Amino acid sequence: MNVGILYSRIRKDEKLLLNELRERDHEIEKIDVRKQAFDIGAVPEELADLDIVVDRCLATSRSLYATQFLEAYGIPVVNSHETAEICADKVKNSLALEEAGVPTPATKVAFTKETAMDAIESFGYPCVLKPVVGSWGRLMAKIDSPDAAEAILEHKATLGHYEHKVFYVQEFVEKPGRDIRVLAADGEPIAGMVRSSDHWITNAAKGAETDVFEPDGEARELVAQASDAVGGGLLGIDLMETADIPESEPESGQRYTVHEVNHTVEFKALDGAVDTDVAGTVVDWLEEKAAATNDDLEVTA
Ligand SMILES: Nc1ncnc2c1ncn2[C@@H]1O[C@H](COP(=O)(O)OP(=O)(O)OP(=O)(O)O)[C@@H](O)[C@H]1O
Repeated sequence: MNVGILYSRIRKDEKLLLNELRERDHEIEKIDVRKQAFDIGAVPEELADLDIVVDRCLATSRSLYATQFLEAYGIPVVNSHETAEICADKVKNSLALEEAGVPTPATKVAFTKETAMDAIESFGYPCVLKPVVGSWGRLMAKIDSPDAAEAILEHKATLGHYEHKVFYVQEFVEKPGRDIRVLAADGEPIAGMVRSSDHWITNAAKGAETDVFEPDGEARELVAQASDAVGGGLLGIDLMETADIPESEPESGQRYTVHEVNHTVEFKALDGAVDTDVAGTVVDWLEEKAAATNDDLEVTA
């Protein structure tokens, strides 16, 4: 297949992917998003013959626009623009999970300091305040007291970029010192890991330890549902374990809550944590995807 890799920096993740594609003799077009202009009316020559493009952009804004252009050109792209749009924004992400009936932490969104304070008080302490756009746990706050809440809201309202004036307030989940990342392709788990730390932000904490996570039946079901909820694709699905088994359904066995689905997922940490050949399985999926999309195109023609 002729595969485009849309990127701005070749990290270890992209290297793993490129090595695997080269080993299988696929043709590769590396598209540096910083050097490429996208014409609204004509497909750029270097993109015209691609069977599929993998979006590996670091910056969300570029990812969102570039996927839109590729779809307008009729070039299959993973992940799709729809998926990117939902996953890039924590509000859209939470709404999609809730709407699909996937257990997700209770969350409220407010647009002023006063209503944000009300939301915080309704959850009680501690609770969590997150930026609506961002990753690696940056600028997330665990709020332990009304004084801390006031100070953080004041800082955000006064000094923050406009995105920080959308206050995303979430219940604090009493997880067992770890969270779970499952890499999945269209809802089918490729590999999973737990990330443990003494810090409450377990995914990005310095010195966080990783170990293999084998999804059980319930986790597999939630991963499939969460993937569908955001439109599918190659996704990093983040779960936390929760002791909350609903009183009304003591037999339901609910043990997980899905706090987020990520669309330009890093897999180098997973590759190191599990025995599965992560890049190999991703490329298997890409090959299937490219073949299926090209069959569809032929049928349509
Ligand atoms: N509501 C919560 N209660 C308790 N811990 C939480 C909560 N939300 C997030 N965390 C912890 O913080 C970590 C980062 O949260 P989250 O994934 O929302 O941030 P992020 O910046 O989007 O990270 P990523 O780079 O994985 O996308 C989680 O992995 C988890 O350990």
